[in-house]
Amino acid sequence: MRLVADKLSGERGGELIFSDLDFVIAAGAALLVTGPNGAGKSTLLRIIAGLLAPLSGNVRLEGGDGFPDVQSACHYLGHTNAMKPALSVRENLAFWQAFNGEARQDIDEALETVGLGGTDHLPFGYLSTGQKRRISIAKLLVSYRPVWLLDEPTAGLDKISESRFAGLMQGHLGEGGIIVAATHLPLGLDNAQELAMEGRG
Ligand SMILES: Nc1ncnc2c1ncn2[C@@H]1O[C@H](COP(=O)(O)OP(=O)(O)OP(=O)(O)O)[C@@H](O)[C@H]1O
Repeated sequence: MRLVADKLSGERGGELIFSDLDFVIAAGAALLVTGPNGAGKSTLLRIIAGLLAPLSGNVRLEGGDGFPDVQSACHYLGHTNAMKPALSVRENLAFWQAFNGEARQDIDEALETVGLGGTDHLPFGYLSTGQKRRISIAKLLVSYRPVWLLDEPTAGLDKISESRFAGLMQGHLGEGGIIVAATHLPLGLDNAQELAMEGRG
């Protein structure tokens, strides 16, 4: 399996944000997307996820057996957590597990993995910023998807959670998964490639 971008260009509001990006990410590899605010890191992730159309070029998954396209193969962890604040942690994760399919860890196991066992009954909106992020990380664990698209995944995480998440990412790569992460912070991934987006100054 590999994720391939060919001459990918992106725009927002009619303005060109980046052009002619090429990359190839092999199974088991990570690409760190870096660059200043507004450089287009989130825009790139949203295009890969199929949430925005590219202006030109394309991104495709080759050899993603069982996953016909990038969109169905990826977990997208955006800036916002995509959880309903009034629903419990369990209800939110159950929704995402049913929506994404390919059930993997059960909800209690995923909560233990992110160090939040026993919070399942709490409304998501009661949790702290870092706890909310950790529940969103649990979403990556309750369904299997080979490509993880992560937008500032460690924002708000404490040190222990940061290194626990680094371990989860290494585990995903070790199983042949792919990670594309937009980040201003080191993520603790060895041997990640970097795509430095320049921005417009
Ligand atoms: N919906 C939109 N309409 C118009 N312009 C937008 C829209 N969303 C983002 N932009 C612009 O697109 C550019 C790229 O934004 P993007 O969020 O991709 O940057 P980023 O590299 O992720 O930044 P940050 O490091 O601040 O998260 C910015 O100039 C932003 O103002």
